[in-house]
Amino acid sequence: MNFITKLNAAWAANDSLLCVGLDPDIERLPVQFRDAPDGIYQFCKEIIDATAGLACAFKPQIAYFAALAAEGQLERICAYLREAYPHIPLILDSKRGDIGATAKQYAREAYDRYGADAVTVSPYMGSDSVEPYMEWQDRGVIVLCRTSNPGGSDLQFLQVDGKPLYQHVAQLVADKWNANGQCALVVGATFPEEIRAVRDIVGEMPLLIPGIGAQGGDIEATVRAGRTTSGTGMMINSSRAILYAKPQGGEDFAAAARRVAEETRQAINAHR
Ligand SMILES: O=c1ccn([C@@H]2O[C@H](COP(=O)(O)O)[C@@H](O)[C@H]2O)c(=O)[nH]1
Repeated sequence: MNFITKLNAAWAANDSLLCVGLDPDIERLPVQFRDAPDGIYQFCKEIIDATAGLACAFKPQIAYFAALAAEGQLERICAYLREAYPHIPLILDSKRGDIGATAKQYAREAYDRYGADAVTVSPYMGSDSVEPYMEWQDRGVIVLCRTSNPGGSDLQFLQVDGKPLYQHVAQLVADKWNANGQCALVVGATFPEEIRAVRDIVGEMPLLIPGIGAQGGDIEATVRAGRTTSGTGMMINSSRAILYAKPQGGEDFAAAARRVAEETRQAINAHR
């Protein structure tokens, strides 16, 4: 099953547009995981098990693993996701971008080493830097377009031929790079007007939308701007707000994560 088909099935199966981000910051993990040799794996596994029924995708961010030389634990997490929850897309967030020969190695890393269904890539180096990913025709290529951070405006808002650069990226992906129907775009929930502009350019193409939760993006405005005619079209990511949810009453960290994931899924669904 290719990435887009799998995503469509996951949206329907879990009635969810919520992507659960796996950003395990060692300093914020519950104390029992911090010194354990496979503590990152164990923490993520508990989060995955607690939220799998509520998610349309999981998105590990590679930096949290690479910084601690914990790629082996990321491999185990990806293997666990593929085995236990094969119907939920696995998105590797690595935002790579390089010349074609090197990009091919990054594609192998994402798709072969980690077995990801999709990977985030930077468009900055142009077509030949993205083409190697397309060789894996059943996998997704998620291109940075209008990122959620304030500094994204430095370049993405530059006016080029009368429109902002991020709109050129959206147009290029829709018109050329998506020939095989395997592309998606990253657009931040912190910029709903730009989500709407991108949606108008790309039709039904899926959008990966980080920026709700810890970054404060408005869920209602995001969903209204980004939904497709079928009320889907989005993977709305939340990482820290779920991973480090404050337990209430007798809850443990995983129950708290599940509660916040469920609240977030419901808040999204209220506006589809
Ligand atoms: O524009 C972008 C692109 C990627 N991200 C990534 O998404 C998550 C957001 O985490 P939160 O804790 O929910 O803020 C993180 O992995 C980022 O690297 C993004 O935030 N914005």
